[in-house]
Amino acid sequence: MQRPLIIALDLDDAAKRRALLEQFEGESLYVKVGMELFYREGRQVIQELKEKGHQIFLDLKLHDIPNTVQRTMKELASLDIDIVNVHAAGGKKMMAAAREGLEQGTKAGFDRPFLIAVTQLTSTDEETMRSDLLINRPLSEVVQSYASFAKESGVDGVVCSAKEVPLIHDACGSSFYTVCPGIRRAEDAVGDQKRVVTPQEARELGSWGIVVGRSITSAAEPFNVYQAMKQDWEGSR
Ligand SMILES: O=c1ccn([C@@H]2O[C@H](COP(=O)(O)O)[C@@H](O)[C@H]2O)c(=O)[nH]1
Repeated sequence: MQRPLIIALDLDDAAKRRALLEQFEGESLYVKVGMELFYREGRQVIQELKEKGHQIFLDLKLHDIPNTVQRTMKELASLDIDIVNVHAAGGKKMMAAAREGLEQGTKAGFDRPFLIAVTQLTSTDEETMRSDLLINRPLSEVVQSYASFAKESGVDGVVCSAKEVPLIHDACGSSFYTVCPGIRRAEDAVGDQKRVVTPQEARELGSWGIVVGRSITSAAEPFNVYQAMKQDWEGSR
């Protein structure tokens, strides 16, 4: 599969979401359904997006006791989604339970959605780790260790900053998926993101996929920005 540029559909309402996607008519996209969209529009939005031919990363970042995560993943597996995720901070038993739930819920003859784990949010930096999370280890070391724990637990890949992809490949191998938000062009506002790179840097660092929200969704001409970022992301490969 072509390494995807995944558009985060973080928009205020269904009308704005549909208006944005109309500008991409005829394009088969990879889209991210995050908490705000799923909690507002529910399971129907998955069906609507699939009928338009889009692939879906359902970004609900589950983090709960293993039993609850297993049962929830079993439910989510009945949706027609391609990627789903948990927080690695939930621990190895929770991640293994997520995988088990997905396997239990995937119908015979269908592909199990990929399971990925968030290492450290891209809005986190070393200072936040120390002061808010009370983690006194280098961020890159924590991300690399969480990626190893995810792999040991049967998870297919991680959400991380592209900055950490080489370290993750060292620990987990280059076929372990790395899905990277925190993507900006040089001219874009960074906002709440802390570990940020351009699409070209993400490619050069070896990311499997990138997630782009506001740079596209808040642009005056979203389709043009998407095309430009996709070109930087794909380069000449
Ligand atoms: O570590 C993480 C995990 C998830 N996200 C999500 O990606 C998008 C990024 O949006 P931008 O507007 O491009 O900043 C957003 O939906 C986040 O929930 C992340 O940013 N970092």
